Amino acid sequence: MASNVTFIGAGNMAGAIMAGMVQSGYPAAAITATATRDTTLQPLRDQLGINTSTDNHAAIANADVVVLSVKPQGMRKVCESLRESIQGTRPLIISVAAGLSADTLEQWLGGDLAVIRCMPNTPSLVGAGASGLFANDNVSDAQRELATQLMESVGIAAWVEEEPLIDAVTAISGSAPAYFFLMFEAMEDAGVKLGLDADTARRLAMQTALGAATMAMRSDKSPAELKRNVMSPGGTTEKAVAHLEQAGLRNALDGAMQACAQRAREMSAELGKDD
Ligand SMILES: NC(=O)C1=CN([C@@H]2O[C@H](COP(=O)(O)OP(=O)(O)OC[C@H]3O[C@@H](n4cnc5c(N)ncnc54)[C@H](O)[C@@H]3O)[C@@H](O)[C@H]2O)C=CC1
Ligand SMILES: O=C(O)[C@@H]1CCC=N1
Repeated sequence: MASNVTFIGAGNMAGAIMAGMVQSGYPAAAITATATRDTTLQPLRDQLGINTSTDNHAAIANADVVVLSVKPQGMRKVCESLRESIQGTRPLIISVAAGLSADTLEQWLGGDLAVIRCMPNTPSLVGAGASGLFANDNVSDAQRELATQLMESVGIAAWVEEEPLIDAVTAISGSAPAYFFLMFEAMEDAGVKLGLDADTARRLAMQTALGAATMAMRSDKSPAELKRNVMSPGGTTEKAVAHLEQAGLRNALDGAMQACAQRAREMSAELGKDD
């Protein structure tokens, strides 16, 4: 029988994971989601057929897994309010929050709990998510396996054995869909400047990204080699790639990912401190 999974905080990220789970065949009856207002929950009931509640305590009563998916800034209040119920039933805790350590979450929830930190991304919505996972010492092998199954139902999952690497995962996949969406915006604008209509420019840019990613994932060749294969000597791509290199694309991505991981560390210091 499928494990009962309750999502506390049915926003963008939890909504994407739940939709991906249902599409992949996870029984909707085993999924429960909560939010502060029922207006947030109604579309999830209507579209996914999952259980919903505005009562966090009632929603976790039969949960094998509790996924904490509120904003990091609201997490302490939510954890402390759930402490008694969680200590009573001791479900596996999975947090998707950026910048909140497993120790901090465990402490807010009353201690001695199996806590997994998961850094997913929103393409989980379409079964193409990329998640990183870290387990504290209380997590059993069976619970690791369960978390792997849940996240692999919506994409790929990679375990890290050092918790700070979750910040690196945030930089390379958690936040990273936004880098590509930014590229789509920029490519569409540039395509329009070159005379294409906006819709055609957008569709061609997105399909090209999908094609490049699919091809790279299926190929034995490195991205560098695949890139060279597009670059005919003296041709058009050579000019475009040289421009991207001169304009500092590598440096820009390096800086963006460093800034992302740094912000996760800052959030950890800001939100995790005792006061
Ligand atoms: N959006 C993204 O791409 C990603 C987000 N995350 C993490 O996911 C978490 C949620 O982010 P989003 O989904 O973007 O935020 P969001 O604002 O869309 O969702 C948060 C949800 O929590 C609900 N909520 C707030 N207080 C609550 C309470 N006391 N009880 C029950 N529900 C409550 C809100 O109604 C809202 O629906 C964050 O911790 C973030 O770090 C992680 C990876 C990617
Ligand atoms: O921007 C954020 O803080 C969250 C975490 C990763 C993606 N969105």
